[in-house]
This record gives sequence, structure tokens and C-alpha cells, in this order.
Amino acid sequence: MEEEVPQEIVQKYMSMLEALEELPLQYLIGEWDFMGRTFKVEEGILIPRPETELLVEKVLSLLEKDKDLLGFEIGVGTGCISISLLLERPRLRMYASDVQQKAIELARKNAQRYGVQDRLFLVLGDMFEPVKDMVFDFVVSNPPYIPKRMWEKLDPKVRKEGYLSLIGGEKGTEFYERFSKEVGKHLKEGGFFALEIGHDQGKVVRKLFEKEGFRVEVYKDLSGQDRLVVGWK
Ligand SMILES: C[S@@+](CC[C@H](N)C(=O)[O-])C[C@H]1O[C@@H](n2cnc3c(N)ncnc32)[C@H](O)[C@@H]1O
Repeated sequence: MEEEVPQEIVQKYMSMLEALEELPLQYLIGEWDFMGRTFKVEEGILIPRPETELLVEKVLSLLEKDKDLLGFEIGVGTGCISISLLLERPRLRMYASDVQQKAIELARKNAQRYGVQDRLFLVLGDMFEPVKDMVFDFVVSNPPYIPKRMWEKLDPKVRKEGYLSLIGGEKGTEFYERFSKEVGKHLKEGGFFALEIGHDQGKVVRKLFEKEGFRVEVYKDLSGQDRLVVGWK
């Protein structure tokens, strides 16, 4: 208590406080926790959310423990979903894509941190384009699902996570519309997909997938809001 704090530390502290007015705390400290593990985060890439842990838990509940499995994640971001799955299922291998090179590089660093880089194949590109001819046991994604008109209304700190991370076209459902038409040919018979959805998107998204012939379940989060959709081929 008697020691005086050095000026340079006081200055660093003050400038960090100032930066916090515009930047989320997570970007300032450079990492954030997801499912009990710490992931590097960078501006422009979604900060892992607690709601998304539900998606990982649901997928884990559907994956057998001692089986060789192949999964695909669209929109890898920090890598928190794929890396969490790989750490819980040692015989799983995952492909994971993103349209942002920055996300691919960040996910690579996080995969190295947790020693799963040999089972995570990171690919740059849109939707299923980087895995054109491949079929998987399952496909998972936490896609952008906020309607375009909401962008300006979002907290400026949230906007630091980036348009591509958050906005799902005019109605917010553009990703699901495209995905519902393409996912079937990339799933093995009996395979499934699992997607995070917005709290008011359960009905619309269920309809989209039922129209394409999938058996569909919508799950709620702990606050009773629609949060996940799972479909089986
Ligand atoms: C909501 S963030 C999810 C990031 C991470 N999976 C998570 O849950 O924290 C959506 C990610 O999908 C990527 N993305 C958006 N549209 C895409 C598309 N058509 N194909 C591949 N990736 C896409 C974005 O760049 C962003 O990194």
C-alpha cells in the first residue's frame, strides 16, 4: 500500500480506461472464455457468447464418443465451437470455413494453443464452396442472423465485432435460406445439422427446413427463447 504506482503503469491504465469507451473489454484484454477455456479474440471477429455453449453441448450429445467422425463448421470465427468439439471427441476431425482470412488465422492460433491443429482443417470461402464434393456426419454453424436494418441500432461496441459476423441479410434469415437448400447433399444418410438461431426465428427456420424434407427440432435456451435448430437427413 505504501509503494507508489509507477507513472508508466498509471498512464497505461488510464489509456486502457479511455479505450474501453469505444472497444469491448474482451478486445482490450485480447482473450475470452468459452466452455471453461480461454480463446484469443480480435476486433472484427465475434467474441464467443455463452448462448453458443448450448449449441456445442447439443452437438456433443448427438456425437458418439468412440467413433471416427467428420464434421464441418461454417463461420469458424475464433474457432471456439470446432475446438471445443475436437477437445471432447478425440476421434473427431473437422473442416471449418470462414469468409474472413482474419478468422482463419485466429482460429489457427487457438487450435495450436489447444493442440488440435492436426484435426482441424481451416478453409477460406463462402458457405459449402470450399468443401464442394464432400459429405459429413454433421454440419454446425453459428451464422450471422441479425436483420440488416438493425445494424445502425446496435451498440457501437457490438459493431466492432463486424458486419460479416452479425448481419444475416435483409430479414436476418438469408444464411438459413441458402443453407437449407445446400446442406442435404453434404450430409451422410442419418447425418444432422445444428445451427444457432435468433430468439424470434424458431418458426420461420423450422418451416424452411421442413420444406426441404428434414426432420426438425427447435430448442430453447435457459431464458425460454428459441436458440437452436437441429435437423436430420
Ligand atoms: C456469428 S459469427 C460466429 C463465429 C464463431 N463460430 C462463434 O460462434 O463465436 C459468424 C461467422 O461466420 C462468418 N460467415 C458469415 N457468412 C459466411 C458464409 N457465407 N460462409 C462462411 N462464413 C461466413 C463470419 O465471417 C463470422 O466469422
